[in-house]
Amino acid sequence: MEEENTKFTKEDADIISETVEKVSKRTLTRMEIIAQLLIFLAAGYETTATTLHFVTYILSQRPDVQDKVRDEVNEIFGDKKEIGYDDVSKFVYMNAVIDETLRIFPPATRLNRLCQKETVINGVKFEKGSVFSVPIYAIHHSPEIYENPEEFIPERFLPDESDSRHPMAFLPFGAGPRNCLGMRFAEYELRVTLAWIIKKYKFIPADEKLAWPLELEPTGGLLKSKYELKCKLEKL
Ligand code: HEM
Repeated sequence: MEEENTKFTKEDADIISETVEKVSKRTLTRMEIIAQLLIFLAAGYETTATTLHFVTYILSQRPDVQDKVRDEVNEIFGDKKEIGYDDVSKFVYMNAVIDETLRIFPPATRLNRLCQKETVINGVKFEKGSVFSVPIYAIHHSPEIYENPEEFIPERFLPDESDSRHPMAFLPFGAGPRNCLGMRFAEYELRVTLAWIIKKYKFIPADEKLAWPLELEPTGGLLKSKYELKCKLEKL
């Protein structure tokens, strides 16, 4: 396609094009830039929004957890008008709440890997071209790894407990060289957004009560609740 070979000119070069040019001495074509931006939108929007959706619902159902998150936010945030990366990196309990949410509700429930060359693992031979499916949801809900896996227990992700767990026991962002490109951005975005909202509003349960564990949609795409997750907001 002619469009694919169109080089971005200096005038309309954006941040992605400029960065690639500096690093690789080559510019991206317009099509490549559009493809990258579409991937960012597709991979980055719904995943983060769904996670925030689950977190706010859980906080409305668990005022004890909500109060602890708010106390931590107020302690770190204080009266500041802005919240920066340094502030966000101080959150400990909020991190645990977000991680426990991503454990119970990982937006991507599985991921695949293609075997690039014949490989032997523990005496088992895998041919080139074999497809491996990593069952993220099943790992996150395994009672052998997480005691009472259906219970929401953020303390599992406080540093001491979390550090003693196998690194592959928690895979919401995948693993290895092709793990989620937007992981750090998503982590930051989730924490900053939650900090701003929880500082100003209280999450209250909506009138309808859903059974826990929540019923989920059997979907090939991202994990979703079968029923709308509602909560009310009260200004503090
Ligand atoms: C809570 C939010 C998010 C979750 C749970 C999530 C999860 C994932 C997972 C499981 C993968 C596959 C990783 C693997 O195969 O090992 C992935 C890949 C990817 N994600 Fe995310 N993601 C999130 C947010 C974002 C955001 C905000 C962006 C971009 C702004 C993004 C961009 C990408 C891209 C580009 C890939 C493909 C990486 C590659 O193939 O090399 N993600 N994500």
